[in-house]
Amino acid sequence: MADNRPVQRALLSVSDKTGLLEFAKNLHAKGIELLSTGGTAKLLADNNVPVIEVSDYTGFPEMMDGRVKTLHPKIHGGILARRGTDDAVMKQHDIPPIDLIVVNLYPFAETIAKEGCSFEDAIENIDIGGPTMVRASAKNHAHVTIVVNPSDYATVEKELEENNGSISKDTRFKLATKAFEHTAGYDGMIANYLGKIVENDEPKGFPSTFNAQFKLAQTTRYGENSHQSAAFYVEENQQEANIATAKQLQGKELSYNNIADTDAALECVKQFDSEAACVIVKHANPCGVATGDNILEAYERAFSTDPESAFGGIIAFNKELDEKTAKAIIEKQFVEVIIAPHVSAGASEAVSSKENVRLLECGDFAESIARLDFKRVNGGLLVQDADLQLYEKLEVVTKRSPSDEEMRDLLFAWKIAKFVKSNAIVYAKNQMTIGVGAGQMSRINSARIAGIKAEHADLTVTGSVMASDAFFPFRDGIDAAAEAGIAAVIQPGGSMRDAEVIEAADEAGMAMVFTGMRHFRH
Ligand SMILES: NC(=O)c1ncn([C@@H]2O[C@H](COP(=O)(O)O)[C@@H](O)[C@H]2O)c1NC=O
Repeated sequence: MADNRPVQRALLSVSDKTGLLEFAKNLHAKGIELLSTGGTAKLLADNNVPVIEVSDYTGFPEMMDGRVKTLHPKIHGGILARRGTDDAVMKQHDIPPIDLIVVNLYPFAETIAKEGCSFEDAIENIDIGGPTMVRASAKNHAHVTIVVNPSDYATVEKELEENNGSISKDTRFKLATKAFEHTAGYDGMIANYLGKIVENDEPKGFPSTFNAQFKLAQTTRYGENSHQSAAFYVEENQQEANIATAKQLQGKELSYNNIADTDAALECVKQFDSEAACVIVKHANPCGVATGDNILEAYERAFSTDPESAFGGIIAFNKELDEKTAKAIIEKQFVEVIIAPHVSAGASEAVSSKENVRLLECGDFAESIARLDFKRVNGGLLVQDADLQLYEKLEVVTKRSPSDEEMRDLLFAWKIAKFVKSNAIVYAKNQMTIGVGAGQMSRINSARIAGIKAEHADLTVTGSVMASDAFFPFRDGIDAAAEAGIAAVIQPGGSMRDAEVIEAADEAGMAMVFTGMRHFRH
Protein backbone atom coordinates (compact mmCIF):
# COMPACT_ATOMS: atom_id res chain seq x y z
CA MET A 1 0.00 0.00 0.00
CA ALA A 2 1.45 3.37 -0.96
CA ASP A 3 1.81 6.00 1.69
CA ASN A 4 1.21 9.71 1.38
CA ARG A 5 1.56 10.56 5.04
CA PRO A 6 3.77 13.52 5.96
CA VAL A 7 7.39 12.82 6.76
CA GLN A 8 7.78 12.94 10.55
CA ARG A 9 11.21 11.51 11.17
CA ALA A 10 14.40 11.53 9.09
CA LEU A 11 17.75 9.83 9.56
CA LEU A 12 20.78 11.64 8.15
CA SER A 13 24.11 9.80 7.86
CA VAL A 14 26.41 11.08 5.16
CA SER A 15 30.09 10.99 4.27
CA ASP A 16 29.76 13.70 1.61
CA LYS A 17 28.26 16.53 3.63
CA THR A 18 27.71 18.86 0.64
CA GLY A 19 24.49 20.83 1.07
CA LEU A 20 23.54 18.80 4.14
CA LEU A 21 23.32 21.65 6.62
CA GLU A 22 20.87 23.71 4.58
CA PHE A 23 18.82 20.64 3.80
CA ALA A 24 18.68 19.61 7.47
CA LYS A 25 17.67 23.16 8.50
CA ASN A 26 14.80 22.99 6.03
CA LEU A 27 13.69 19.59 7.29
CA HIS A 28 13.77 20.86 10.85
CA ALA A 29 11.81 23.97 9.88
CA LYS A 30 9.09 21.66 8.56
CA GLY A 31 8.83 20.01 11.98
CA ILE A 32 10.67 16.82 10.98
CA GLU A 33 12.57 15.09 13.79
CA LEU A 34 16.20 14.48 12.86
CA LEU A 35 18.26 11.43 13.83
CA SER A 36 21.89 11.27 12.89
CA THR A 37 25.21 9.43 13.26
CA GLY A 38 28.38 10.81 14.92
CA GLY A 39 30.05 13.11 12.40
CA THR A 40 26.82 14.15 10.71
CA ALA A 41 25.11 14.81 14.06
CA LYS A 42 28.09 16.90 15.19
CA LEU A 43 27.90 19.08 12.09
CA LEU A 44 24.20 19.72 12.73
CA ALA A 45 24.55 20.29 16.47
CA ASP A 46 27.52 22.64 15.94
CA ASN A 47 25.25 24.68 13.70
CA ASN A 48 22.35 24.70 16.14
CA VAL A 49 20.17 22.26 14.25
CA PRO A 50 18.35 20.09 16.80
CA VAL A 51 19.33 16.46 16.28
CA ILE A 52 19.09 13.15 18.17
CA GLU A 53 22.20 10.97 17.99
CA VAL A 54 21.42 7.48 16.75
CA SER A 55 23.32 6.08 19.75
CA ASP A 56 20.96 7.90 22.12
CA TYR A 57 17.99 6.77 20.07
CA THR A 58 18.94 3.07 20.09
CA GLY A 59 20.58 3.04 23.50
CA PHE A 60 23.66 1.47 21.89
CA PRO A 61 26.89 3.40 21.37
CA GLU A 62 28.60 3.56 18.02
CA MET A 63 31.28 0.90 18.30
CA MET A 64 34.20 -0.87 16.66
CA ASP A 65 35.50 2.34 15.08
CA GLY A 66 32.19 3.04 13.40
CA ARG A 67 31.71 -0.45 11.98
CA VAL A 68 28.44 -0.62 13.96
CA LYS A 69 26.39 2.57 14.19
CA THR A 70 22.98 2.22 12.65
CA LEU A 71 22.78 -1.58 12.49
CA HIS A 72 20.02 -1.86 15.09
CA PRO A 73 16.41 -3.18 14.97
CA LYS A 74 15.07 0.18 16.12
CA ILE A 75 16.59 1.76 13.00
CA HIS A 76 15.95 -1.03 10.51
CA GLY A 77 12.51 -1.83 11.96
CA GLY A 78 11.64 1.86 11.64
CA ILE A 79 12.72 1.79 8.00
CA LEU A 80 11.38 -1.60 6.90
CA ALA A 81 8.06 -1.68 8.74
CA ARG A 82 5.04 -1.85 6.47
CA ARG A 83 2.88 0.92 7.73
CA GLY A 84 -0.60 -0.51 8.43
CA THR A 85 0.67 -4.11 8.48
CA ASP A 86 3.44 -4.06 11.06
CA ASP A 87 1.99 -1.41 13.40
CA ALA A 88 1.37 -3.83 16.28
CA VAL A 89 4.95 -5.18 16.15
CA MET A 90 6.30 -1.66 16.02
CA LYS A 91 4.30 -0.71 19.07
CA GLN A 92 5.27 -3.88 20.92
CA HIS A 93 8.99 -3.21 20.43
CA ASP A 94 8.82 0.59 20.61
CA ILE A 95 9.93 1.13 17.02
CA PRO A 96 8.77 4.48 15.63
CA PRO A 97 8.68 4.82 11.83
CA ILE A 98 11.56 6.57 10.03
CA ASP A 99 10.17 8.09 6.84
CA LEU A 100 13.15 9.75 5.19
CA ILE A 101 16.67 8.36 4.93
CA VAL A 102 19.52 10.54 3.71
CA VAL A 103 22.67 8.49 3.27
CA ASN A 104 25.76 8.60 1.15
CA LEU A 105 28.47 6.06 1.53
CA TYR A 106 32.10 5.87 2.63
CA PRO A 107 34.17 7.10 -0.33
CA PHE A 108 35.48 3.72 -1.52
CA ALA A 109 36.29 4.90 -5.08
CA GLU A 110 38.21 7.94 -3.89
CA THR A 111 40.04 5.87 -1.27
CA ILE A 112 41.35 3.22 -3.67
CA ALA A 113 42.22 5.89 -6.25
CA LYS A 114 44.68 7.44 -3.78
CA GLU A 115 48.28 6.55 -4.44
CA GLY A 116 49.60 4.09 -1.90
CA CYS A 117 46.14 3.20 -0.55
CA SER A 118 46.67 0.20 1.73
CA PHE A 119 44.49 -2.89 1.59
CA GLU A 120 43.37 -2.17 5.18
CA ASP A 121 42.34 1.37 4.23
CA ALA A 122 40.31 0.03 1.34
CA ILE A 123 38.57 -2.53 3.56
CA GLU A 124 37.74 0.06 6.23
CA ASN A 125 36.18 2.21 3.52
CA ILE A 126 33.65 -0.45 2.63
CA ASP A 127 30.46 0.99 4.01
CA ILE A 128 28.14 -1.59 5.57
CA GLY A 129 25.59 0.28 7.65
CA GLY A 130 24.97 2.85 4.90
CA PRO A 131 24.09 0.44 2.07
CA THR A 132 21.99 -1.59 4.52
CA MET A 133 19.85 1.47 5.25
CA VAL A 134 19.82 2.46 1.56
CA ARG A 135 18.61 -0.97 0.45
CA ALA A 136 16.08 -1.26 3.28
CA SER A 137 14.55 2.15 2.50
CA ALA A 138 14.54 1.48 -1.23
CA LYS A 139 12.78 -1.84 -0.68
CA ASN A 140 10.18 -0.10 1.48
CA HIS A 141 9.73 2.84 -0.90
CA ALA A 142 5.99 2.39 -0.56
CA HIS A 143 6.44 4.23 2.75
CA VAL A 144 9.98 5.54 2.90
CA THR A 145 11.98 8.09 0.88
CA ILE A 146 15.67 7.41 0.28
CA VAL A 147 18.11 10.11 -0.85
CA VAL A 148 21.63 9.04 -1.82
CA ASN A 149 22.73 12.09 -3.77
CA PRO A 150 22.89 15.72 -2.56
CA SER A 151 21.64 16.75 -6.01
CA ASP A 152 18.23 15.36 -4.97
CA TYR A 153 17.88 17.49 -1.83
CA ALA A 154 16.16 20.25 -3.81
CA THR A 155 13.56 17.86 -5.27
CA VAL A 156 12.71 16.55 -1.81
CA GLU A 157 12.47 20.06 -0.36
CA LYS A 158 10.20 21.15 -3.18
CA GLU A 159 7.91 18.18 -2.74
CA LEU A 160 7.68 18.58 1.01
CA GLU A 161 6.74 22.19 0.40
CA GLU A 162 4.15 21.48 -2.27
CA ASN A 163 2.68 18.22 -0.88
CA ASN A 164 1.96 19.28 2.70
CA GLY A 165 5.09 17.63 4.05
CA SER A 166 4.82 14.34 2.13
CA ILE A 167 6.75 12.85 -0.77
CA SER A 168 4.83 11.49 -3.76
CA LYS A 169 4.78 7.82 -4.62
CA ASP A 170 6.37 8.56 -7.97
CA THR A 171 9.33 10.39 -6.42
CA ARG A 172 9.81 7.70 -3.75
CA PHE A 173 9.94 5.08 -6.51
CA LYS A 174 12.40 7.07 -8.65
CA LEU A 175 14.67 7.69 -5.67
CA ALA A 176 14.48 3.99 -4.70
CA THR A 177 15.59 3.02 -8.22
CA LYS A 178 18.49 5.46 -7.96
CA ALA A 179 19.35 3.99 -4.57
CA PHE A 180 19.63 0.43 -5.89
CA GLU A 181 21.69 1.71 -8.86
CA HIS A 182 23.94 3.41 -6.33
CA THR A 183 24.48 0.33 -4.15
CA ALA A 184 24.90 -1.89 -7.24
CA GLY A 185 27.63 0.45 -8.52
CA TYR A 186 29.22 0.59 -5.07
CA ASP A 187 29.31 -3.18 -4.62
CA GLY A 188 30.51 -3.57 -8.23
CA MET A 189 33.50 -1.37 -7.44
CA ILE A 190 34.32 -3.35 -4.32
CA ALA A 191 34.01 -6.68 -6.16
CA ASN A 192 36.26 -5.38 -8.96
CA TYR A 193 38.86 -4.28 -6.41
CA LEU A 194 38.81 -7.47 -4.39
CA GLY A 195 38.54 -9.64 -7.50
CA LYS A 196 41.90 -8.38 -8.73
CA ILE A 197 45.02 -9.99 -7.41
CA VAL A 198 46.41 -7.62 -4.81
CA GLU A 199 50.21 -7.66 -4.76
CA ASN A 200 52.02 -5.42 -2.27
CA ASP A 201 48.77 -3.54 -1.61
CA GLU A 202 48.38 -2.79 -5.35
CA PRO A 203 45.45 -4.35 -7.20
CA LYS A 204 46.73 -5.81 -10.49
CA GLY A 205 45.18 -7.18 -13.66
CA PHE A 206 41.55 -7.86 -14.32
CA PRO A 207 38.91 -8.73 -11.69
CA SER A 208 37.46 -12.24 -11.42
CA THR A 209 34.05 -10.86 -12.38
CA PHE A 210 33.72 -7.75 -14.45
CA ASN A 211 31.30 -5.17 -13.04
CA ALA A 212 30.74 -1.92 -14.89
CA GLN A 213 28.06 0.68 -14.59
CA PHE A 214 26.86 2.88 -17.43
CA LYS A 215 23.94 5.30 -17.30
CA LEU A 216 21.31 5.54 -19.97
CA ALA A 217 21.94 8.72 -21.97
CA GLN A 218 19.44 8.14 -24.76
CA THR A 219 17.61 5.48 -26.66
CA THR A 220 18.21 5.70 -30.40
CA ARG A 221 15.55 5.28 -33.06
CA TYR A 222 17.14 1.98 -33.96
CA GLY A 223 20.51 0.23 -33.83
CA GLU A 224 22.99 -0.45 -36.59
CA ASN A 225 19.97 -1.49 -38.68
CA SER A 226 16.35 -0.48 -38.44
CA HIS A 227 15.16 -3.84 -37.06
CA GLN A 228 17.52 -3.53 -34.07
CA SER A 229 16.57 -1.49 -31.02
CA ALA A 230 19.38 0.37 -29.30
CA ALA A 231 20.43 2.79 -26.59
CA PHE A 232 23.50 4.79 -25.63
CA TYR A 233 24.87 4.34 -22.10
CA VAL A 234 27.58 6.59 -20.70
CA GLU A 235 30.06 6.57 -17.86
CA GLU A 236 29.49 8.94 -14.94
CA ASN A 237 31.78 11.74 -13.76
CA GLN A 238 33.76 12.09 -16.97
CA GLN A 239 36.33 14.81 -17.47
CA GLU A 240 37.38 14.09 -21.06
CA ALA A 241 36.04 15.72 -24.22
CA ASN A 242 34.39 12.80 -25.97
CA ILE A 243 31.22 11.72 -27.73
CA ALA A 244 29.53 11.01 -24.39
CA THR A 245 30.21 14.46 -22.94
CA ALA A 246 29.75 16.47 -26.16
CA LYS A 247 26.88 18.95 -26.34
CA GLN A 248 24.57 18.79 -29.33
CA LEU A 249 23.86 22.30 -30.55
CA GLN A 250 21.40 21.46 -33.30
CA GLY A 251 20.10 18.79 -35.63
CA LYS A 252 18.26 15.49 -35.56
CA GLU A 253 18.80 13.13 -32.67
CA LEU A 254 22.08 11.21 -32.98
CA SER A 255 21.57 7.71 -34.33
CA TYR A 256 23.44 4.62 -33.16
CA ASN A 257 25.78 4.76 -36.18
CA ASN A 258 26.24 8.53 -35.78
CA ILE A 259 27.47 8.00 -32.23
CA ALA A 260 29.90 5.24 -33.22
CA ASP A 261 31.23 7.15 -36.24
CA THR A 262 31.51 10.46 -34.41
CA ASP A 263 33.56 8.70 -31.74
CA ALA A 264 35.90 7.34 -34.43
CA ALA A 265 36.27 10.76 -36.10
CA LEU A 266 36.79 12.65 -32.85
CA GLU A 267 39.29 10.21 -31.37
CA CYS A 268 41.25 10.29 -34.64
CA VAL A 269 41.35 14.09 -34.89
CA LYS A 270 42.54 14.27 -31.26
CA GLN A 271 45.89 12.92 -32.51
CA PHE A 272 46.63 16.36 -33.91
CA ASP A 273 47.29 19.31 -31.66
CA SER A 274 49.26 22.23 -33.04
CA GLU A 275 48.09 22.26 -36.66
CA ALA A 276 44.44 22.57 -37.67
CA ALA A 277 43.17 19.11 -38.66
CA CYS A 278 40.04 17.60 -40.15
CA VAL A 279 38.93 13.96 -40.18
CA ILE A 280 36.04 12.75 -42.32
CA VAL A 281 34.67 9.34 -41.32
CA LYS A 282 32.40 6.95 -43.16
CA HIS A 283 31.35 3.63 -41.62
CA ALA A 284 33.86 3.97 -38.79
CA ASN A 285 36.84 4.53 -41.14
CA PRO A 286 38.58 7.81 -41.89
CA CYS A 287 38.07 8.41 -45.62
CA GLY A 288 39.77 11.81 -45.71
CA VAL A 289 42.18 13.40 -43.26
CA ALA A 290 44.33 16.49 -43.62
CA THR A 291 45.93 19.31 -41.73
CA GLY A 292 46.08 22.89 -42.95
CA ASP A 293 46.97 26.45 -42.03
CA ASN A 294 43.38 26.77 -40.83
CA ILE A 295 40.44 24.39 -40.52
CA LEU A 296 38.94 25.47 -43.84
CA GLU A 297 42.09 24.41 -45.62
CA ALA A 298 42.23 21.21 -43.56
CA TYR A 299 38.63 20.42 -44.47
CA GLU A 300 39.05 21.13 -48.18
CA ARG A 301 42.15 18.97 -48.38
CA ALA A 302 40.51 16.15 -46.37
CA PHE A 303 37.45 16.30 -48.60
CA SER A 304 39.49 16.19 -51.78
CA THR A 305 40.97 12.81 -50.74
CA ASP A 306 37.73 10.99 -51.37
CA PRO A 307 34.78 13.26 -52.18
CA GLU A 308 32.66 10.24 -53.13
CA SER A 309 32.96 8.62 -49.69
CA ALA A 310 32.69 11.93 -47.81
CA PHE A 311 29.03 12.13 -48.87
CA GLY A 312 26.93 11.59 -45.72
CA GLY A 313 30.08 11.56 -43.61
CA ILE A 314 30.95 12.62 -40.10
CA ILE A 315 33.39 15.53 -39.88
CA ALA A 316 35.58 16.22 -36.86
CA PHE A 317 37.91 19.16 -36.22
CA ASN A 318 40.54 19.81 -33.56
CA LYS A 319 39.98 23.59 -33.56
CA GLU A 320 36.95 25.85 -33.31
CA LEU A 321 34.51 25.52 -36.20
CA ASP A 322 34.33 28.94 -37.85
CA GLU A 323 31.71 30.42 -40.12
CA LYS A 324 33.57 30.08 -43.40
CA THR A 325 34.34 26.41 -42.82
CA ALA A 326 30.75 25.69 -41.76
CA LYS A 327 29.51 27.40 -44.93
CA ALA A 328 31.97 25.48 -47.09
CA ILE A 329 30.79 22.15 -45.67
CA ILE A 330 27.12 22.96 -46.13
CA GLU A 331 27.71 24.10 -49.73
CA LYS A 332 29.95 21.22 -50.67
CA GLN A 333 28.37 18.12 -49.26
CA PHE A 334 25.67 16.21 -47.45
CA VAL A 335 26.95 15.78 -43.90
CA GLU A 336 25.46 13.84 -40.98
CA VAL A 337 27.48 15.18 -38.03
CA ILE A 338 30.00 17.98 -37.46
CA ILE A 339 31.95 17.99 -34.20
CA ALA A 340 34.56 20.46 -32.95
CA PRO A 341 35.94 21.55 -29.57
CA HIS A 342 34.11 24.86 -30.03
CA VAL A 343 31.65 26.31 -32.52
CA SER A 344 31.54 30.03 -33.27
CA ALA A 345 28.20 31.84 -33.34
CA GLY A 346 28.64 32.43 -37.07
CA ALA A 347 29.25 28.74 -37.69
CA SER A 348 26.16 27.80 -35.70
CA GLU A 349 24.15 30.24 -37.76
CA ALA A 350 25.56 28.84 -41.02
CA VAL A 351 24.76 25.23 -40.07
CA SER A 352 21.25 26.17 -38.95
CA SER A 353 20.24 26.50 -42.61
CA LYS A 354 20.38 22.67 -42.65
CA GLU A 355 18.26 21.87 -39.66
CA ASN A 356 18.90 18.11 -39.73
CA VAL A 357 22.69 18.38 -39.53
CA ARG A 358 23.83 17.38 -36.08
CA LEU A 359 26.28 19.96 -34.75
CA LEU A 360 28.27 19.02 -31.66
CA GLU A 361 30.65 20.92 -29.42
CA CYS A 362 32.94 18.78 -27.25
CA GLY A 363 35.23 21.26 -25.48
CA ASP A 364 39.03 21.37 -25.40
CA PHE A 365 40.93 18.11 -25.71
CA ALA A 366 43.06 16.93 -22.82
CA GLU A 367 45.45 14.03 -22.60
CA SER A 368 43.55 10.75 -22.80
CA ILE A 369 42.97 8.99 -19.52
CA ALA A 370 43.68 5.23 -19.40
CA ARG A 371 40.47 3.32 -19.98
CA LEU A 372 39.18 -0.07 -21.03
CA ASP A 373 37.70 -1.07 -24.37
CA PHE A 374 35.00 -3.70 -24.64
CA LYS A 375 33.89 -5.95 -27.43
CA ARG A 376 30.88 -8.19 -27.05
CA VAL A 377 31.14 -11.69 -28.43
CA ASN A 378 28.29 -14.15 -28.26
CA GLY A 379 28.53 -15.59 -24.77
CA GLY A 380 31.08 -13.16 -23.41
CA LEU A 381 32.90 -9.87 -23.34
CA LEU A 382 36.43 -9.08 -24.45
CA VAL A 383 38.08 -6.40 -22.33
CA GLN A 384 41.37 -4.68 -23.06
CA ASP A 385 43.28 -1.49 -22.31
CA ALA A 386 42.33 1.18 -24.82
CA ASP A 387 45.02 1.64 -27.50
CA LEU A 388 46.32 5.06 -26.45
CA GLN A 389 49.97 4.86 -27.50
CA LEU A 390 51.34 5.67 -30.91
CA TYR A 391 54.66 3.87 -31.22
CA GLU A 392 57.31 2.16 -29.16
CA LYS A 393 60.28 3.76 -30.96
CA LEU A 394 60.98 4.97 -34.46
CA GLU A 395 63.73 2.97 -36.13
CA VAL A 396 64.94 3.53 -39.68
CA VAL A 397 65.66 0.04 -41.06
CA THR A 398 66.54 0.82 -44.69
CA LYS A 399 69.71 2.15 -46.28
CA ARG A 400 67.93 5.37 -47.08
CA SER A 401 66.59 7.49 -44.23
CA PRO A 402 63.36 9.39 -44.80
CA SER A 403 63.71 13.11 -45.51
CA ASP A 404 62.25 15.45 -42.89
CA GLU A 405 59.21 15.96 -45.06
CA GLU A 406 58.77 12.21 -45.55
CA MET A 407 59.14 11.65 -41.82
CA ARG A 408 56.40 14.19 -41.09
CA ASP A 409 54.15 12.45 -43.60
CA LEU A 410 55.01 9.02 -42.22
CA LEU A 411 53.95 10.07 -38.74
CA PHE A 412 50.82 11.68 -40.15
CA ALA A 413 49.90 8.46 -41.99
CA TRP A 414 50.73 6.37 -38.91
CA LYS A 415 48.29 8.40 -36.79
CA ILE A 416 45.52 7.74 -39.32
CA ALA A 417 46.36 4.03 -39.80
CA LYS A 418 45.71 3.55 -36.08
CA PHE A 419 42.08 4.55 -36.69
CA VAL A 420 41.48 2.56 -39.87
CA LYS A 421 39.96 -0.92 -39.61
CA SER A 422 42.48 -3.67 -40.26
CA ASN A 423 44.05 -4.47 -42.56
CA ALA A 424 44.81 -0.77 -42.80
CA ILE A 425 46.89 0.91 -45.47
CA VAL A 426 47.15 4.69 -45.63
CA TYR A 427 48.85 6.62 -48.43
CA ALA A 428 49.65 10.21 -47.53
CA LYS A 429 51.54 13.18 -48.88
CA ASN A 430 52.01 16.67 -47.63
CA GLN A 431 49.91 16.02 -44.49
CA MET A 432 46.93 14.76 -46.41
CA THR A 433 45.57 11.28 -47.09
CA ILE A 434 46.00 10.24 -50.71
CA GLY A 435 44.24 6.91 -50.39
CA VAL A 436 42.90 4.75 -47.57
CA GLY A 437 42.49 0.99 -47.83
CA ALA A 438 40.43 -0.36 -44.94
CA GLY A 439 39.03 -3.56 -43.53
CA GLN A 440 40.43 -6.05 -46.04
CA MET A 441 41.35 -9.61 -45.23
CA SER A 442 44.66 -9.27 -47.06
CA ARG A 443 47.05 -6.36 -46.63
CA ILE A 444 47.92 -6.32 -50.31
CA ASN A 445 44.26 -5.74 -51.17
CA SER A 446 44.09 -2.81 -48.74
CA ALA A 447 47.12 -1.36 -50.57
CA ARG A 448 45.41 -1.89 -53.91
CA ILE A 449 42.28 -0.14 -52.64
CA ALA A 450 44.33 2.82 -51.35
CA GLY A 451 45.73 3.11 -54.88
CA ILE A 452 42.28 2.91 -56.48
CA LYS A 453 41.00 5.58 -54.09
CA ALA A 454 43.86 7.89 -55.04
CA GLU A 455 43.18 7.32 -58.73
CA HIS A 456 39.46 8.06 -58.25
CA ALA A 457 40.26 11.35 -56.57
CA ASP A 458 42.81 12.23 -59.28
CA LEU A 459 45.62 12.22 -56.74
CA THR A 460 49.17 11.19 -57.54
CA VAL A 461 50.59 8.35 -55.50
CA THR A 462 54.14 8.86 -56.73
CA GLY A 463 56.22 10.35 -53.91
CA SER A 464 53.63 9.52 -51.23
CA VAL A 465 54.33 7.60 -48.04
CA MET A 466 52.56 4.49 -46.84
CA ALA A 467 51.52 3.39 -43.34
CA SER A 468 50.55 -0.16 -42.54
CA ASP A 469 48.86 -0.94 -39.19
CA ALA A 470 50.70 -4.27 -38.91
CA PHE A 471 53.84 -5.81 -40.38
CA PHE A 472 54.13 -7.01 -43.96
CA PRO A 473 54.23 -10.82 -43.89
CA PHE A 474 55.84 -10.94 -47.36
CA ARG A 475 57.75 -8.60 -49.62
CA ASP A 476 54.85 -8.46 -52.11
CA GLY A 477 53.20 -5.54 -50.25
CA ILE A 478 56.40 -3.49 -50.55
CA ASP A 479 56.93 -4.48 -54.18
CA ALA A 480 53.37 -3.37 -55.00
CA ALA A 481 53.91 -0.10 -53.11
CA ALA A 482 57.15 0.55 -54.96
CA GLU A 483 55.40 -0.05 -58.25
CA ALA A 484 52.69 2.45 -57.24
CA GLY A 485 55.42 5.04 -56.55
CA ILE A 486 55.46 4.98 -52.73
CA ALA A 487 58.65 6.62 -51.47
CA ALA A 488 58.64 5.73 -47.77
CA VAL A 489 56.93 3.24 -45.48
CA ILE A 490 56.04 3.13 -41.80
CA GLN A 491 55.03 -0.14 -40.20
CA PRO A 492 55.52 -1.99 -36.89
CA GLY A 493 58.06 -4.55 -38.13
CA GLY A 494 58.38 -7.86 -36.39
CA SER A 495 57.64 -10.24 -39.27
CA MET A 496 59.58 -13.49 -39.71
CA ARG A 497 60.49 -12.12 -43.11
CA ASP A 498 61.48 -8.59 -42.05
CA ALA A 499 64.87 -9.07 -43.75
CA GLU A 500 63.15 -9.88 -47.05
CA VAL A 501 60.77 -6.92 -46.64
CA ILE A 502 63.64 -4.51 -45.86
CA GLU A 503 65.53 -5.85 -48.88
CA ALA A 504 62.51 -5.12 -51.09
CA ALA A 505 62.42 -1.55 -49.77
CA ASP A 506 66.17 -1.11 -50.29
CA GLU A 507 65.91 -2.44 -53.83
CA ALA A 508 63.28 0.20 -54.57
CA GLY A 509 65.27 2.97 -52.86
CA MET A 510 62.51 3.41 -50.31
CA ALA A 511 62.95 4.60 -46.76
CA MET A 512 61.30 2.42 -44.12
CA VAL A 513 60.61 3.11 -40.44
CA PHE A 514 59.65 0.50 -37.85
CA THR A 515 57.45 1.64 -34.94
CA GLY A 516 57.65 -1.47 -32.75
CA MET A 517 53.93 -1.17 -32.13
CA ARG A 518 50.99 -2.62 -34.03
CA HIS A 519 47.56 -1.00 -34.25
CA PHE A 520 45.03 -3.64 -35.23
CA ARG A 521 41.49 -2.29 -35.11
CA HIS A 522 38.52 -4.54 -35.74
N1 LIG B 1 28.29 0.98 10.61
C1 LIG B 1 27.13 1.53 10.52
O1 LIG B 1 26.21 1.08 11.13
C2 LIG B 1 26.96 2.72 9.65
N2 LIG B 1 25.82 3.42 9.58
C3 LIG B 1 26.05 4.46 8.73
N3 LIG B 1 27.30 4.42 8.28
C4 LIG B 1 27.95 5.37 7.38
O2 LIG B 1 28.59 6.37 8.16
C5 LIG B 1 28.75 7.55 7.37
C6 LIG B 1 28.41 8.76 8.18
O3 LIG B 1 29.17 8.79 9.34
P1 LIG B 1 29.29 10.11 10.22
O4 LIG B 1 27.92 10.62 10.38
O5 LIG B 1 29.89 9.64 11.47
O6 LIG B 1 30.17 11.06 9.45
C7 LIG B 1 27.84 7.41 6.17
O7 LIG B 1 28.65 7.27 5.02
C8 LIG B 1 27.07 6.13 6.45
O8 LIG B 1 26.79 5.41 5.25
C9 LIG B 1 27.90 3.33 8.82
N4 LIG B 1 29.20 2.99 8.60
C10 LIG B 1 29.71 1.90 8.02
O9 LIG B 1 29.33 0.85 7.82
